[in-house]
Amino acid sequence: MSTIQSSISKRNLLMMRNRSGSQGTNEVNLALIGELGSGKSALTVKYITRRFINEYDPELEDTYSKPEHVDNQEILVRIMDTCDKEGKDPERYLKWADGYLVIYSITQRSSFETAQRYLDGISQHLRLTTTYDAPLILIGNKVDLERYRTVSKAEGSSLAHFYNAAFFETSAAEEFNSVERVFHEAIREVIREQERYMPIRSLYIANDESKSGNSFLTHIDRSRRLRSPGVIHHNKNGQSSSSSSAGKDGGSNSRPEAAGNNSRFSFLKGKGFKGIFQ
Ligand SMILES: Nc1nc2c(ncn2[C@@H]2O[C@H](COP(=O)(O)OP(=O)(O)OP(=O)(O)O)[C@@H](O)[C@H]2O)c(=O)[nH]1
Repeated sequence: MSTIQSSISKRNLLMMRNRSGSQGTNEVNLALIGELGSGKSALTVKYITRRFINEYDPELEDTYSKPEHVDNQEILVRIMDTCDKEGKDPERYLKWADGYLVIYSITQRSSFETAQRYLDGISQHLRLTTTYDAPLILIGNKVDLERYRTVSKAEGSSLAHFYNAAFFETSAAEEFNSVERVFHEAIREVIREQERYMPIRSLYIANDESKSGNSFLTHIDRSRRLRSPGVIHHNKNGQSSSSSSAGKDGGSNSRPEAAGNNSRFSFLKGKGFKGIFQ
């Protein structure tokens, strides 16, 4: 088996372990990722307890679980409120999560830029390691602070579109329902993708067991996530344009390997993740 195939198998095993709980309940793991102070903990606590708490230990990284009922399905939701800092390996959540909620604050431009780097890195990670196209959800938080807004809704929406992510604006300080709606949409996205992925996984396993040598995986479209690897430039009106930094082909299907980048995790050391995944 090639390196990519064996990493997919490993991921499949992790996924199978995560898929259903002891009583057949679906399980969904969501990682909240974003710059310090963007509101990851506030959103997590709001969703779990319905309360807004002003101060959290910024060093704290924890995983919470909550039994949920979404679209007539019983689901056990696990939420990892991540805290990236030097020396911490992002694989702890990259491998664990079924869906990634990338948070920025609409009042803090740097958090929006950080969100873009996260979207970029996670997308590349997914393309290189798995056929499961884990949903990305971009969340602009702190909309209660509209008067301090520095990131327009159009910019958020266009960034999300670029990475094929769902997009929401919300506030951990406002009513519970709007926060709950975002989490429910994230859960739905994950369940949809899990359902889409299941037949692919079965076919892959069947193919692997037969050891036919004709890998079904070569036919899987792994290019869905990134429309075009590159940098998005935003103008003051919130419109965006992209400049590709990909290899020679430079097109939407170009993969990082094709650009001479053969390590699965080399993007963690790359420009995009400086100051985040170090
Ligand atoms: N007004 C307002 N304040 C918020 C909101 N979300 C978070 N905050 C505040 O912003 C600050 C940072 O929020 P946290 O939830 O700790 O942010 P974080 O992303 O978890 O930050 P780290 O734990 O440092 O990674 C806290 O003072 C929160 O009370 C929001 O929606 N509206």
